[in-house]
Formats: sequence, structure tokens, C-alpha cells
Amino acid sequence: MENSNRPKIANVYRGTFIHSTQKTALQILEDELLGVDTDGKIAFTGRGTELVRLSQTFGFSPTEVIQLAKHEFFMPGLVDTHIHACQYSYAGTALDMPLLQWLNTYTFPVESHFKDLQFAHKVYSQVVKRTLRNGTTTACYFATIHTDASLLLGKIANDFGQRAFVGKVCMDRNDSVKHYKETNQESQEETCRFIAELLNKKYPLVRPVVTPRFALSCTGALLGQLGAIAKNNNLHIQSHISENVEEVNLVKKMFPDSESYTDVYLKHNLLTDKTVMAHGCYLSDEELVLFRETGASLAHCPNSNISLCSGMLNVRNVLNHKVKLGLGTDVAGGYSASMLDAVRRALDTSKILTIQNPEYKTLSFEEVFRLATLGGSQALSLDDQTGNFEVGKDFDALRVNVAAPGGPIDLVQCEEPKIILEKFLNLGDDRNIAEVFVAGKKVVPFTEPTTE
Ligand SMILES: Nc1nc2[nH]cnc2c(=O)[nH]1
Ligand SMILES: [Zn+2]
Repeated sequence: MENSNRPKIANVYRGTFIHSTQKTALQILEDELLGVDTDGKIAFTGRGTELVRLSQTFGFSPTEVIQLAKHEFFMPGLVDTHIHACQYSYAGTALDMPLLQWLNTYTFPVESHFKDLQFAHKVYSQVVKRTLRNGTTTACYFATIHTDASLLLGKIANDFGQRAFVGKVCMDRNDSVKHYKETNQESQEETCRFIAELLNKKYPLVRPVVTPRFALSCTGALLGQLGAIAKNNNLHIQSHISENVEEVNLVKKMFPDSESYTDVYLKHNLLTDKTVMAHGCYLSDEELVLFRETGASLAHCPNSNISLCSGMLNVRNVLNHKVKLGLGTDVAGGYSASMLDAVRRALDTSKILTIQNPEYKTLSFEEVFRLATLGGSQALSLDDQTGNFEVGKDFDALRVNVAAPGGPIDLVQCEEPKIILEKFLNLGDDRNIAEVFVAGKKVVPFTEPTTE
């Protein structure tokens, strides 16, 4: 093969790589080599013993190879499939009410403040930095109804190098906080302006996502219009579904012509293979079949489901229905912005389901690791670009040091990689995440922007 057509190699790493594939939840590659090209894509992988051959084939010097230490490994970046960037301002508080009362009492009043761009800049910089430091290389964000603040979130994600979907929230119905809603016309026009202006920025990793808040916040007319906007622009869609019993019952009342909550979205062309719906705790098997048939996915948000006493998603049943599934923090219904917390809460929820029904097959940590990485990329239809270390994908990765000095993990002896991963997932935090890469670029520790 001609060398001249090959992309130039920017960096080569050697050490332990842990990731998931379609076939196996956990693949551990020890003494592996991985080359990243100047476009940030994985150019090759191979055994450490193949160094000389690979260096000749790909034109790099073996002396430039970056060697991981004994307690270090690379894993794919974490994918947060559902997070409200604006709600980061009160994360860790206000968890004493069920969903609908929580929205009216805390959420809508706080979100209305994002008309103020200075406030938005402060909160959005904080949430992007906090999530990146905790290993979220891809985030699917809800902003608020404010177009300019939502565009600012896109700019901040781009500036810090995070891969992101950003949604300007749409809601033309709100009976409790009357000033926090749009007219139907505003919602449509501002959504179109948001999409056009964000696409116009040509940020390489940041994309708009059509975001009806949920069925209760939107008229049927708006839902249909947003379905059409998504279709005409070939865009992703995000919303909430079947999170809480009171919500499900109200949806039934408000949309009497629909057979189910899922049918409401289906009828308005909002269930596509680029749709991600958060929660889904109360979906019937028939509704899961509709998800499977349309290619729509679910974001499992276990911290939020427990914190707001909403319910528990039966992940095993979702997986058995072959519905795409990722994990989400759902800040601030979920109090933690860290995907490591989402991993732990997903395991906890699964164990509670097993306590309730010993027949329930508990999720393994390997399965939840896959949901947090490859699963999330599939849920966002990004698995051709990210999610694991297959050649041709972007290098989105965490360099994890389980023995970081001053960190939360004590190692008594030299442990095998699987044990080290399990310790990191259960006990680790950002002190163990030495470096974060998105599309080959090191984004943690932060180097830019220099402001703030
Ligand atoms: N958890 C959660 N559920 C919602 N349903 C509609 N809006 C929201 C929200 O902001 N958070
Ligand atoms: Zn949410």
C-alpha cells in the first residue's frame, strides 16, 4: 500500500486499552498500540510486539510512543445522553418533590433566568468544565427556551472541545409559571433561528437537537411542527417520556386520541432513529416495540429516577426488546453531573429490581460500562464516530490512573485490568482522570480558552 495516501500520525499510545464492542461488553487489550492521526481519528491498533512493523507502515518513530504507567489505562469517553445544562445552577438541591411539582417550584423559575446572558455564561462554562473533567466527552444538552443563551452553550462546548448536542427548549404550554413559555409561533421561529445560527457557526463537534420539552409542555400543533422541522433539516430530537405516573396519566387525559405516551410522539413524527427520549420507566412492551421499530432510543437516568421518586427503568427488558439505550445524568433531577455516578446508580437500580424480584437478571458492571460508552454513542446515532476504539472512529478517550496520588482509590497489590476498571467505576472520580481526549485533542487538563 502507498504510504502517501495515509493520514499523518499525530500520536501513538502504548498500554492497556479497555472498551466494549457490539459482541463483548468488555474487551481488555494489554500492551496494545493505538495511533491517532492528525484528524483525530484512530489510524491503527495493534499489539505492542508489532511496534517496528507498525512504525514503518504508518511512518512514526518508536521513540515518540507515549507509554502508559502500570496503573493506567485508556477507556472510551463517557457519553451523557441527557443533561439539562441550565439546571446545573441548582444541582445537589431541591430534591424533595415529585416531578411536576419540582418543575413548577424549582425548575421553571430557575430556567427563566437564562434570559440573562451573563448568568448563562457563568453556569454553562461551569457545567461544560465539570462534565469534561469527569470524563463526559459527549453530552446531549437541554438548554432553556432562550435562543441566544442556547447558542452560547454551543459556543462554550465548542471552545472547550466537548462533543455536544444542544437543544433550545420548546414549550408553548405552561399553566404554572406563565412567563416561562413561548407562543406557538415564537417556538417555531426561534427553533429555526437557533438551528440556522448554530449550523452557521460550523463548530465541528456541536450540533443542534430539536427539543420539545415533553408532551405536557407542548400543544399537539407544536409537537407536529417540531417533528416537521427535524425531518426537513435531518436533525436529532430529544424529549422526555413516561417518567412519572402522574405525568403519564395527564398525558393520557391531554391526548385522548393517542393510544399511549409513545403514540403521542409517534403521531407527531417525533420518533425517528435520531430520537433520544429520557426515562421511559413506565413504557409498555408494545411501546418498546415502537421504539425498536422506529430506531428511537432511551436515556436511562437512574439518579433522577430515584431522587424525584419517579420510578425504576427495567433495563433488562429494554435490552431484550433491542431498543438502543444510553445513560444520562439528567442534572438537576439527578444531583450529580458525573457519568460515574450514573454508572453506580444504574447498578444500584438494577440490584433493587433484583431484590424485588430474584428472577430479575442484575446488570453486570461490564454491561453498564458498555451503556455508558458504546451504548450512549448508539443511542445518539454517533456510533460510526465514537463509543469505542475501532479504527476509523474519533479518538474520544479517558486516560485513567487508578493509583493517582491523593485520589480516592487505594491499591494493595498489583491488580489485573478488569479489577482496576471495576474499582475505578465504583470508587473513582475526576482525580483518577488524568487526561481527556475528544477527536484526538487533549481537552483536560484545560488549556483554552484562557478566559475564566
Ligand atoms: N427530569 C426532568 N423531567 C422533565 N420533564 C419535563 N421537563 C423535565 C426536566 O427538566 N427534568
Ligand atoms: Zn430531563
